[in-house]
Amino acid sequence: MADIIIKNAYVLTMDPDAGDLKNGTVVIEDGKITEIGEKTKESAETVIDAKGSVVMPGLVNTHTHAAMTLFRGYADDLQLAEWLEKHIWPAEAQLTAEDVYKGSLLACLEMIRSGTTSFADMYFFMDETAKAVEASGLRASLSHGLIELWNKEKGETDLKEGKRFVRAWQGAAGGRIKTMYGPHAPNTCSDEFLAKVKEEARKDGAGLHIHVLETEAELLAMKERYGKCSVHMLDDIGFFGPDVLAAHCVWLSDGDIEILRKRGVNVSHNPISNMKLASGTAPIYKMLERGVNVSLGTDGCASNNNLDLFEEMKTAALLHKLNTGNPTALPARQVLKMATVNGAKALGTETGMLKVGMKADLIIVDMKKPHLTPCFDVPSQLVYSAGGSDIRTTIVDGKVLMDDYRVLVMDEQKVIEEAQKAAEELVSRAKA
Ligand SMILES: O=c1[nH]cnc2c1ncn2[C@@H]1O[C@H](CO)[C@@H](O)[C@H]1O
Ligand SMILES: [Zn+2]
Repeated sequence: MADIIIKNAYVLTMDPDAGDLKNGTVVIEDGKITEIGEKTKESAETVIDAKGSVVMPGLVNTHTHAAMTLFRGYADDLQLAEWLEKHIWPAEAQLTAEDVYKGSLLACLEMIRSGTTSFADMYFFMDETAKAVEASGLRASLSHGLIELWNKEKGETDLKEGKRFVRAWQGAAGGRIKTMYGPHAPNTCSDEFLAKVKEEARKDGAGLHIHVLETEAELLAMKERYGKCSVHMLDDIGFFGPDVLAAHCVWLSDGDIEILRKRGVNVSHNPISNMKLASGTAPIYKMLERGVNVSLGTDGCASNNNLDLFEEMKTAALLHKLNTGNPTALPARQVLKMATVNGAKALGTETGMLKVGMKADLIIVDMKKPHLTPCFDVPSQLVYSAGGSDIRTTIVDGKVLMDDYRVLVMDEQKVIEEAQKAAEELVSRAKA
């Protein structure tokens, strides 16, 4: 007997070999997809009638700082350097472990509600984010943020904590948690330090999550310091490989794109954060054309201001049509692939597609809504008309986290109230 059967659904598999099923069935057993077809002979404890809905792979958010939900709307409409140095970092100096737990749990709740089933995070007090991931049932690749700032002692302390975290949580929560090293950026960490972090990551078989060329200011600072940009510096110290997740990648030359492609680096595109902080437009069309693995991320809620990947998909599609002057750039299906298949590849998880043998991370989108009617093309509808609040059911690792808009894994009101209170207290400490 299977665990879950989803029937009567439009099945958007994202599997190029299988295509879509207009009226299909997905069978889940032991956390995996065991059958996809028109009908099944199986029976299951839980049978979900998904008539009028789309079942598709859960979305993958490849760059966020989950606990920053506490800073949602706290410091808007500012320059990145001022935003980070004058507002966010002083407030972060007041963060406690408990704050991070509450903020991370709020983030997990928001992601479950908006159809994200796994995410890559870089922050502090990461044990707390890991506990929130464990409790919420989501899947995540987590890293402790290492911000050396040319201070050897701080570098060592951060790296030690990063390593402890990597080792403590690798493979935890039944394999749902993976750990990575999280050196913050090439303009906040020295080349020497970054090389050391790479070396440690290699020893531990862990990936690396880093911000790269988010701003022009970073590009100019790198040219001044090293006589070359971040991508060339990182390449020269042997940092790059398929184990690297590089967020933003806005200020790239054609040569940089070629390096990222050659090294198999995974890029996380965060269009809303880049637009909000006016960081610039990443050359995503070119990267995709040349075969770079580009996925989508929201960045933290202080620069977005939510974790809704549906908004991110639409924004990515629109931004690159405008930027290239080409309305055929980034069509809906390609953007969906970025948010599913490419994201899963970036995190090295067996998810992102509905395919027999893959992990059962999937979402059911309620299409019986005024703004989703009529429906001529499902991918178009998902990217251009749908939003995170159209998700009715979220399943991760074969476990139902939200059933028909009811979140089963946490007390939703309590999570909201506690996060609200923690955020207010945190901000008043920061302003004191
Ligand atoms: O867009 C961004 N660019 C640079 N740093 C950021 C951004 N968003 C968040 N952080 C910062 O990264 C650190 C986590 O390791 C935190 O200090 C967080 O505020
Ligand atoms: Zn970030």
